[in-house]
Amino acid sequence: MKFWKLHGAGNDFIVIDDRENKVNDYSYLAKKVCHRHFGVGADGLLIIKKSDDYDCKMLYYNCDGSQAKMCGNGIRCFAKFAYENNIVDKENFDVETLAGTQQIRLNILNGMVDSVKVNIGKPNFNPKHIPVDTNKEKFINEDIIVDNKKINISTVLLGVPHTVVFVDEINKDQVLKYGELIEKHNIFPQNTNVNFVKVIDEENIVVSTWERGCGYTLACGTGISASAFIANYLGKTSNKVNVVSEGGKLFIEIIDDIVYMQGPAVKICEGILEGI
Ligand SMILES: N[C@@H](CCC[C@H](N)C(=O)O)C(=O)O
Repeated sequence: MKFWKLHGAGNDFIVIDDRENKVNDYSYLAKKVCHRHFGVGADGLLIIKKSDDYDCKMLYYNCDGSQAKMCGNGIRCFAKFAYENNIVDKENFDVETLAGTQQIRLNILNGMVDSVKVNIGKPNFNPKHIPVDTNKEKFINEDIIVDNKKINISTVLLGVPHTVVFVDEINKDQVLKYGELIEKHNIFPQNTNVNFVKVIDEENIVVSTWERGCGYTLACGTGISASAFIANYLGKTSNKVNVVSEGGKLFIEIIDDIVYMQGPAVKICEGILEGI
């Protein structure tokens, strides 16, 4: 089976076209091909499927084999693969995901997809939907205890669950240690992605993410979007924010509570997966 490997701000993916339903276990395939030593190596696997109602459908699996409903950096790479392989022939199209329909707008340069803008919808504050185990109506600006330390967090659902921790400085050791502890804290029955956010000024933030299902990644698209949304919601930033992560930059705009994410999609290589 043919594959492409791409990255979006350093968050890397294997993309396959399985509209003919040839693969029967995507979880197994994700673990196998995403392995950094025994596979191609990636943070996740993206699969193109046929959609009854939209231009195409995206499925996503983390490198540990768990399925997630949405992937922000992934959908930009997915859109580049779909357009450059003539699976869709439009510059604006709709992708069905398990988190709802995502509207894609491609920026084309010399016939190739250079960057992609995605309407990833409105963040959902409802703890039952995120889910967060609490009686509160929202879980914003709340203290939790992690390893005997009080940590202030805010959590929303933006396709997948995202928790934001504002910090004075980004410290990778802290992201690795507290990221995993917060991810698996018992108030999160389905775990959470964890974003450590430094606000530089009204229009610039830095985000470092610990991801559910893959650990530390160089960037997380839905995480960066949720971070920009919460920073704006709490009055720390404006509705247009440049976001820097270790692997690259994204631009986030919030209009009427809808989050628009814009960023790169870069092809690394292509090849054939044997024995699939
Ligand atoms: N890297 C992604 C998010 C992927 C899903 C996440 N790890 C989860 O399991 O919730 C992004 O760019 O949004």
